[in-house]
Amino acid sequence: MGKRFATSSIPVQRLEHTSLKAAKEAETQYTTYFFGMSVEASSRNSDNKFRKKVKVAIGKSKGSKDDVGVGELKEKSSKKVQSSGSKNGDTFYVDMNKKSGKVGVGRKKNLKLRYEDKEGVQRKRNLKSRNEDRGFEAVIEGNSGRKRKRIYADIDVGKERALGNNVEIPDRKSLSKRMENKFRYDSGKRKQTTGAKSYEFEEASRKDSVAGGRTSKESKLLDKKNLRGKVQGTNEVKIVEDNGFKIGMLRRSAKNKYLPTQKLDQGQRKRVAYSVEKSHKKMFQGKKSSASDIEVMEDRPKKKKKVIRIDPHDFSNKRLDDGIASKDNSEENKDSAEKNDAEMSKNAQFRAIRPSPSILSFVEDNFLGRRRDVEFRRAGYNTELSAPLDNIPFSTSSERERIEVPVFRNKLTFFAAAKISSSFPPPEFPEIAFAGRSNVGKSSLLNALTRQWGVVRTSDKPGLTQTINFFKLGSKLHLVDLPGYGFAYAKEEVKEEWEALVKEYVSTRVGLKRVCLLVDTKWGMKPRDHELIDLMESSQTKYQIVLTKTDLVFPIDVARRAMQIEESLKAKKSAVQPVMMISSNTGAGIRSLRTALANIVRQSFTPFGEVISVKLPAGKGFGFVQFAIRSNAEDAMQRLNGAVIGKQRVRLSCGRNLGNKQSRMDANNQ
Ligand SMILES: Nc1nc2c(ncn2[C@@H]2O[C@H](COP(=O)(O)OP(=O)(O)OP(=O)(O)O)[C@@H](O)[C@H]2O)c(=O)[nH]1
Ligand SMILES: [Mg+2]
Repeated sequence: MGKRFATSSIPVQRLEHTSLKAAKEAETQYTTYFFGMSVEASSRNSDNKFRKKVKVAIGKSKGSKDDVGVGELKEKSSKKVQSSGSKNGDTFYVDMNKKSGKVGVGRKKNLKLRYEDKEGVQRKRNLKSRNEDRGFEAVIEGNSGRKRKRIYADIDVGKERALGNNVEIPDRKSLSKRMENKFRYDSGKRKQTTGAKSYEFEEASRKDSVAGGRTSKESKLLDKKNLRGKVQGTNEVKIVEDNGFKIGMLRRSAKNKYLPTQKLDQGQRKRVAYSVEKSHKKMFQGKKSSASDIEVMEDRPKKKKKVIRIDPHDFSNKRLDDGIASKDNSEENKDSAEKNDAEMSKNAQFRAIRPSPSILSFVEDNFLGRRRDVEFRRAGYNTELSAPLDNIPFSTSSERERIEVPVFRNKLTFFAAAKISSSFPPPEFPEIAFAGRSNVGKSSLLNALTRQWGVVRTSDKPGLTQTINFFKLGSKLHLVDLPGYGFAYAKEEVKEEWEALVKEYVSTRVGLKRVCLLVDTKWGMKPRDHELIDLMESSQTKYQIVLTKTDLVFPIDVARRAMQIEESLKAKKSAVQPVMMISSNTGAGIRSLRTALANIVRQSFTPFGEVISVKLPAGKGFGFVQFAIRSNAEDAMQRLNGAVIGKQRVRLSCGRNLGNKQSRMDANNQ
């Protein structure tokens, strides 16, 4: 998640500048501080007229633990920003740089503002701020004549800045956008676009901009309103940089001269006082060069209109159910779509896939696909943890006891690594191997399945796992982490060796019950995956496709990918359906995969008939196998008694479940 804080600002109080010298320079006496994600300072003249507006971003600076990015501020602002304080940085002073107009604010605890009041008395204000989950909160204390103000960062800026008369000032951003665009509008009809080569600023008296009799807030509001209404609706755009040095009048030069408007009276025109500059920096640059009051603005390149092409096949931004809803519609177009199939790009073909309802419901039930944090939270996930969560908040390795499939509760221990086939350990237990391209998430999946993070090493650098690593899952299963093939930070010949080793392993290994072939959901199957599939087909190794990193694509695309792969594997004999979908990151789908893999253990019994359940409690020397038909159980007993499963010789005896007992009792009673 990026920054959690939305921009918020509120006029808090006016403070006099610390540096008198600089204050003189800038003829500034009062500063209004706005707190929130960004800090704004609006300098006002002694007559309390709006002069200039400064915006300083305060956010989480990169790599900083603090919520208020003092480092960032220091960097951005010039030396004149004063900050001092104890080493742990609890106390920092806030000051304003007169030249850049920037405000320095530091640390999250007890921010202090130093200032002089009107009488020249040195004063301090404490600003308390703390970061909450929802955003940045600032509390201004000791505000004379005012109550404490709390600012929550997620409050809409536009609303926050509503001024008198119950009229809201438009959002700052949209306002500046409008300012940017205003040159393109002409005569309120918006027929002509700019085309103006240059703009002139004419010097004018600052007094002109004063809206007589109005409070500064009102006039500020009016200014903005005028800006919205009049600027767009008249031929003349008057730009006033009302900083006490100059007021500029913008004119269209040469051919397309703006004509003075008839609609605006003199006073109104003068009140169209706002900066054209998008960045405040530029505004101050303008101020610096105020000696030459005529400024020529550079040509602005015409912005090209963005043409949004709507792909009829693309509904990736839509919700999953939209996809289902559009199914009927899409069927009408099916024939024509099929005709165009050949011409369609791979991408379009992918987007044309209509996943089956079972896949769609699997995606929904398992919470697969990229989702908003809030959705995860509502579903009981803890999004703060990078580890798999399986719907259980705050899961840690110690919580593996909560794993619903007993076999995966066992301790995962590394016991062998092999670079050559001769060093493979003897096949004691049934083995499940994890194969796939480099960086697809094989090692991460092992951790996620067993909830034992760190047992298997993972890395974002492809090619971390370079040997076949064998892990024991208690005394039940072997989990085998294979080196990835394809792209990896390794020499070609080394990679070829790995690939040969993997191929040898999957095609010859005794006791290998299943290969989970991991495929990145985003990219799908690649030629090397097909190569391995062909090999496993020829060696009759059972394999199952597992789509990984589903958290990185839209739910609908997860479903499409699964559908695509299921279709392509229909004819394959050794492929185990269905395609599984997981995210080791969020834990989505891991539970289903555990269940699917646990079923491998029961495979020893399936030749005798339909198995309803297999229970192999961890740490106990026995388990239960429930058959659908009693004769199957008896058959299994006869034939399997004394056989070796895994490393152990099994003894089987017949048991009855409660249901059977009850029905017998009922039968006897009758
Ligand atoms: N977003 C996301 N990232 C994942 C997921 N699973 C793994 N990753 C990341 O993908 C990167 C590679 O993961 P590994 O488990 O080391 O991949 P690998 O397949 O073992 O890679 P090699 O050992 O190089 O073959 C790591 O940075 C993981 O954090 C997932 O489900 N979602
Ligand atoms: Mg690995």
